[in-house]
This record gives sequence, structure tokens and C-alpha cells, in this order.
Amino acid sequence: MIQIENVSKYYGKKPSLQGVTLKIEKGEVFGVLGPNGAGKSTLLSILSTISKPAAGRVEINGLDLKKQAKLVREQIGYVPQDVALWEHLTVKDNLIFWSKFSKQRVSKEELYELCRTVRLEEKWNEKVSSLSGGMKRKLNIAAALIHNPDILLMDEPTVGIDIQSKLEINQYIRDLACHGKTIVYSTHDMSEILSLCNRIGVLKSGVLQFSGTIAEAREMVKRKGFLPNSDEKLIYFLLQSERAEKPLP
Ligand SMILES: Nc1ncnc2c1ncn2[C@@H]1O[C@H](COP(=O)(O)OP(=O)(O)OP(=O)(O)O)[C@@H](O)[C@H]1O
Repeated sequence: MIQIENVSKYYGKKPSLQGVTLKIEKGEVFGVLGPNGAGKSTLLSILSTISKPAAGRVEINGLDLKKQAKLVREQIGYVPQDVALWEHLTVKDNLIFWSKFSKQRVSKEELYELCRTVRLEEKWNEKVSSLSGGMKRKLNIAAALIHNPDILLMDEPTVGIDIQSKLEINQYIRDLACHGKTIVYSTHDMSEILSLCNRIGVLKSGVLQFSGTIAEAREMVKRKGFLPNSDEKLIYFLLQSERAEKPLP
């Protein structure tokens, strides 16, 4: 379980997150949404312990992120927006490289099995430089799962990849959640949000505007007098409403 309380982060004087409070339950696929620059990556990088909040408190599986960062790292896998792989190494050697950071010893057989689950076993001995974008994304996900983390933080993991790979990755994420993993998933893709996520959080200018289920979002916009005739329009409304409320400069 992830508990985020009043978290803020600044770059210089500019806030990229402002007083974000949020609870994400075990086994949930939680979608983080927001326009460019809304603070999605900032939130995920804080949860991954890569960056530190200026204020507030985060608890991950009962561990205080600030005081127990090392233990927290054992519980989380992080899939960054940019693929983090060694291009000149093979798939196998990349997984071996990343497995060195795991506390427990991971055998070559276990790494091969992981490779098989993301359907890259045929590429086991191929150099990463020869893989397609989608294959690299899948390997990036496999690398984040080597230490069998309880929580997977994914920053736009399917950006720029073909539909087939996207569907495979989405199915894999569903399977992980079914096995009790908690997934925090940031994306701009509405269909992914609607098909994957149990709950969503909408960020705008670093402020959490909404968190809850799609059904709760529907209720909220209804109270504001908007009656979307599709879930896509509902999400579009959630993302656009601030801009609509603000006059142009
Ligand atoms: N290293 C940095 N230095 C200065 N400002 C930063 C840095 N990283 C992020 N920001 C600023 O913080 C804000 C939030 O950025 P962030 O990358 O978290 O947004 P995002 O929602 O992930 O955007 P996108 O959808 O474009 O990936 C933006 O205004 C951005 O310019």
C-alpha cells in the first residue's frame, strides 16, 4: 500500500507538486493522468526514491520513504520514461547486469523465465541495439521486475510502441495486478486508462484534482453539470477543465 501525504516538490521556486495526498491500495492498477508538465514523472520519481519531496510524507508498505529508503527500494520496481538499457549488451547480459543490484541472488534460469514472460526469449542472445522500440520497453519492464518487487512504478511504459506490444504489455500488467502487485501507471493514452486502471489520479500544475474510480469521476463531473456521453469524453473533461476555467492571459 502506498500512502502519500501532503507531498510537495519544487524546482527552484516553481512547484511541480503541491500538497498531493493519495492512497493506493495493494493489487490496484492506479493510473496517473495529466497534461504535459502536470507532475506525473515527478510523483513517480519521488515514489521510486530517485528524487526527494520538499515537504510531506510517503509510506510504502508501512515503510517511511525518507527514513527507510533502502528498504523501500527492495519493494519497488521502477520503469522510467526513457528506456534504461545497455544497447551494446545482449538481452541476457542486460538482465544479468540489473540483477546485480538485487539483494537476493537471481539465477540465469530465473532471468530467462522473466524474459519468457515478456515474450522476449527468442531475443535472449541478441544485442539490445537490434531490438525494436516495443521489445526494448518490454525488456525495461522485465529489468524492473528482477527483484520481484511488490510495487511497480511505470512512467509511460508504452509510449511510441505498436498496438500489439502495447496490448501484450497491458495484459502482462493485468496479470501482475491479479497476482497482488500494485501498479502505478502514468500514461496519456485514454484507452489504456479505461482498460487497465482500477482508479485514476488527475494532476494539473502539480495539484491533484481528482482521485477515484471512473464511476466516481462520472459522478463528480455530473455534479459540475457536465454529462459526457463516453468515458473518453469524461477523461477529456477531467484533463481540460482547469484550462477551461482559466481566462487566457
Ligand atoms: N529537473 C527539472 N528541473 C527543472 N524543472 C523540472 C525538472 N523536472 C521537471 N520539472 C518541471 O516540473 C514540472 C512537472 O514536470 P513532470 O516531468 O513531472 O511532468 P509530467 O506530468 O510528467 O509531464 P509529461 O507528460 O510531459 O512527461 C514541469 O513544469 C517541469 O518543467
